[in-house]
Amino acid sequence: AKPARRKWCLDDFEIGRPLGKGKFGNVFLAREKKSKFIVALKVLFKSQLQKHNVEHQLRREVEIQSHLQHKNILRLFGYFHDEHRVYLILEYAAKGELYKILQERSRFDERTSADYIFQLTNALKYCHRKSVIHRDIKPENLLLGLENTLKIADFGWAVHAPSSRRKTLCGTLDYLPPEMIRQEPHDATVDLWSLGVLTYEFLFGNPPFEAEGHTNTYKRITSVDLRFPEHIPVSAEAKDFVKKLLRRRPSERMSLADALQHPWITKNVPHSSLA
Ligand SMILES: CS(=O)(=O)NCc1cccc(-c2cn3c(Cl)cnc3c(Nc3ccc(N4CCOCC4)cc3)n2)c1
Repeated sequence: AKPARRKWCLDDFEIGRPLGKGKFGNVFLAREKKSKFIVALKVLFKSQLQKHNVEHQLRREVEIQSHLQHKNILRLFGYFHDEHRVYLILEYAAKGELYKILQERSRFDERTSADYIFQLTNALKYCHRKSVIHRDIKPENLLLGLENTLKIADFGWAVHAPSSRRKTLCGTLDYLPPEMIRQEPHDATVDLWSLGVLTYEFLFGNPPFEAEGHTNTYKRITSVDLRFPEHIPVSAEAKDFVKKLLRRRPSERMSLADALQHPWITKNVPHSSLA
């Protein structure tokens, strides 16, 4: 039988440099003393979690992410807490946040974009097979491991499909499909929409429906006001890939299986058809 998950405590780890600051706490490089295994230790303050009433969301994130095992999903090895803090023991992603790299390079070339989207599509296919929808696919939630391995992190908004769960529209609307903005029941096809938004952002450097303020972004999303800047040279296949995902009607969005077979992927990702 599976060894009972052992009880972890802070004394099991040597804490290294801070990796980054989050809304509810910080992430540190850490090493488990006995095995010398390197991890990322995400420290969350209970006071902050209570203040924002997100304890249930964190419990769901831990429950979901600890059961997912896929090379493109950041592993959650365990968790523990003390009087004031909750600690998540996470896989260390050696190349950091993808959105920082996107910011530095302003946009990715087609092969790089297709490679990341191929990896993400495989991870989403795995999630959907387990009836998990992520609902918050965006560059800020993607990390990069060695060999440019993309890792979906932060399952804070993941739920078991289908769902009509409220998503307090804090933060950017840019990645939300029309049905979620309208707070209608939604299913795994919301991740197909976000995959299209992300593909566009990798290729053009900003999300497709970006506008001043929520109301204008809202209007552009619900009317699928999709435009491709003329001055950025992007192949017809890439645009076709995006157009097939950014469909207002969820049932008309290209499936993950079709995405993996799309010419933009098969032409730009060697060995993609072997997967
Ligand atoms: C809400 S939050 O607290 O989770 N987000 C804030 C934040 C901000 C920044 C980073 C990281 C971060 C998280 N990581 C996790 Cl989780 C696993 N590995 C990393 C991880 N790994 C990592 C690896 C390398 C680097 N370097 C690479 C060389 O250039 C300087 C940065 C940074 C982070 N980083 C997190």
